[in-house]
Amino acid sequence: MKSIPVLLMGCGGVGRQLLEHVVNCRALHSRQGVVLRMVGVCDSRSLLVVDDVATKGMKDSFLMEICRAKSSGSSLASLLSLGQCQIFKDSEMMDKIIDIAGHLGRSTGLAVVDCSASSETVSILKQAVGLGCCIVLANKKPLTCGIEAYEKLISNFRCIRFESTVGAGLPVIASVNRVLASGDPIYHIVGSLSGTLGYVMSEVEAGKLFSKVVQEAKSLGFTEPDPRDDLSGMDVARKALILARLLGRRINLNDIKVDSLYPDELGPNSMSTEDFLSSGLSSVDRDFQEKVRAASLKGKVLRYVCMIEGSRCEVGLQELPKDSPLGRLRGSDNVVEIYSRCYKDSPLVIQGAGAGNDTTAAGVLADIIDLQDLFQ
Ligand SMILES: NC(=O)C1=CN([C@@H]2O[C@H](COP(=O)(O)OP(=O)(O)OC[C@H]3O[C@@H](n4cnc5c(N)ncnc54)[C@H](OP(=O)(O)O)[C@@H]3O)[C@@H](O)[C@H]2O)C=CC1
Ligand SMILES: N[C@@H](CC=O)C(=O)O
Repeated sequence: MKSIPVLLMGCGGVGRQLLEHVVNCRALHSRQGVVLRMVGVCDSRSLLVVDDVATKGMKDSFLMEICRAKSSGSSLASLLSLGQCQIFKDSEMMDKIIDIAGHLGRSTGLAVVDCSASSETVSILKQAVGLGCCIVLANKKPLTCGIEAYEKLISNFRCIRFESTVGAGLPVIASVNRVLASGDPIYHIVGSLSGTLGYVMSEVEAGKLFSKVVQEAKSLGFTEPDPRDDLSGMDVARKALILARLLGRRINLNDIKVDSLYPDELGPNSMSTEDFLSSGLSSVDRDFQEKVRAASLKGKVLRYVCMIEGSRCEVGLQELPKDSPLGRLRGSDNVVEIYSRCYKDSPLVIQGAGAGNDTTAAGVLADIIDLQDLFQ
């Protein structure tokens, strides 16, 4: 039986769902000859680690306790009384992760999985790569900071997976990689890559208020922790950057043209996420309803579109025919069209659920399992 030691960073919506999938897939993985050994789990404040990372893993009952504690708002520290783990807090936490990465990276191997929404994990991930670990990301931020950090993270391409960063569980990254690996040059990618914005557009078209559907998208697990990351277009811009960099473009986030759906005065420098959701957001309702109505009078719908072509990389709101591939999208579905030499007149199209904890965590789990040949 192959054993994959895993250290999880982030146990919010996606991280907890990943732990549940790991537990629920035990029998399946066992039939496939692979077992995931959870050696550590951390959130923004503390890290729980098994007492012997070389041989032990957290019991499934303990993983479920982590999910229960975190979804009820309790801290990881509250689980220490269950006696299965050691705890490391704040600055000790980073040092301990690096210590484990150093210990396991060159022996059993270790998959460091980033289900946080933080840019602070990039330093741990870079060091983990240097220490011979594999990394799996749902978090887009490490891949969308400076180009040097990106190049370090992908420097051992066999050891990194990041399928869930674009299109959640949809096989977008895998498809782009396969097309490129076959020598087929990709000329153009166009798509609707935000589950949140897709949901918002189609629900506002159906007559609901913008502010209400943004709240709904948040409670359905589609949005980023701060929904302004979605509404500003930055989350789509990060996805566009990940795709553009895969195509070999050495560009940065600020090279991408981005349209925001809310004015600057509602931004993170002016108000908290809570104030934005409870009062700021509703001030956009009228303006947005007007845009949707104006498009509808022309027989069109609004879609937030990502476009990569040559040196151009843009994301923004467009009025599109209702019966176009993007116009027909409903709810949180994403669609990506890839145009290359082989897929010239008829593009390679990937479509389906593009956000949500379940599908995202499933994508992360599939990525971890995909690394199994690198483990003993
Ligand atoms: N939801 C979706 O549909 C999709 C999400 N993703 C990505 O998945 C990631 C997770 O999203 P989601 O679960 O909704 O986010 P949440 O906000 O629910 O959870 C984030 C978790 O990360 C933890 N965290 C924050 N900073 C750090 C840090 N420095 N080190 C370790 N852990 C940290 C938080 O800790 P604490 O609990 O202490 O706050 C929390 O447990 C995001 O990057 C998102 O973009 C990708 C594709 C789709
Ligand atoms: N907030 C994102 C989640 C997936 O990346 C979205 O809405 O698409």
